Amino acid sequence: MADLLNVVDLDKSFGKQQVLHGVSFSVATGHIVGLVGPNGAGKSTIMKSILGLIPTDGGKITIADDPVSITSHQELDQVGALIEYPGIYPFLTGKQHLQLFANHKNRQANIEQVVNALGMQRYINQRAKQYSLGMKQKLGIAQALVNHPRLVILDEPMNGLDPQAVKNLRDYIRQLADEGTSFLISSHILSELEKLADDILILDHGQIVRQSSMNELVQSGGTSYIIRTNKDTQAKEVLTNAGINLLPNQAIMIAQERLNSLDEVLRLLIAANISIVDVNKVQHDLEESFLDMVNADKEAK
Ligand SMILES: Nc1ncnc2c1ncn2[C@@H]1O[C@H](COP(=O)(O)OP(=O)(O)OP(=O)(O)O)[C@@H](O)[C@H]1O
Repeated sequence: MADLLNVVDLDKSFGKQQVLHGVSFSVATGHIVGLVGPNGAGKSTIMKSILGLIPTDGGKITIADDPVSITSHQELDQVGALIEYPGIYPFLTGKQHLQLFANHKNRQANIEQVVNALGMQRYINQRAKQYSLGMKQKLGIAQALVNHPRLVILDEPMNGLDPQAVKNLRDYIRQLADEGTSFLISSHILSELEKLADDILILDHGQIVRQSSMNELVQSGGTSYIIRTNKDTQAKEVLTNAGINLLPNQAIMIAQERLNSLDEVLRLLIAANISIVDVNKVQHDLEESFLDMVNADKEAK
């Protein structure tokens, strides 16, 4: 499928602090891409760069093959976005906000559709000053979606939403993606995007540390082996020298995806005169896998 958004070698510094280091990825038409990383990893900075809100130091961003930057943003009329906090006018109703944002074409129908999809009917005619945090968040998301843009960029959209609202939003995003809309959605919680994203980008310290399909991540990243021996330090050395990648852990820990066969590992240890005391297969949940990847990246620095 053709890529709608392309980001190539994006660099960005704030003063002396470099926060993005050669970030490259793409978002295919009709795909939902999750951008996940701990606080301060650079998620919002990537999104603001794509939206031409901040100048970048290097790299190239294109939407539908046309370049986007702080001085060139023609393509952005095909983009809907919610970055950080929604801009809300307290004395306008939710509906008046959407009327301000909605294009004239299919205006009423589009407003009605997004209000129903996000379950906002009950309070859409109330002034926004009476809205709770979650209600304001939903209004911000509705503003980003109301014109059915080709690309939607949402920064931590689930923040403050109750479980029903999260489900409504997930279902609606999936429906729009099936109709051809592309999404880039950030979160600092990987499992929040598990049921939603087709592809996942894991960002740490301004670098993409993993890029894969969600299915691949769920299937592969989740299983590892922990091996205990009578000489763990020596065993780690033997395995590392043989090119086997160990996960950062006091014990000897190997991700299943990085392993051709467990036999090979055990043979290497026995050949080095090391006794194997125990082998344990561990199923991590997605959040643990995410923390492993982020911690591995930290150790490598
Ligand atoms: N306007 C700015 N001036 C200086 N530093 C900034 C600015 N905006 C962001 N930063 C720094 O850039 C880094 C990345 O910030 P960013 O907001 O992109 O992270 P994030 O991944 O979105 O984090 P969070 O999950 O907390 O929202 C942080 O170290 C932050 O302090």
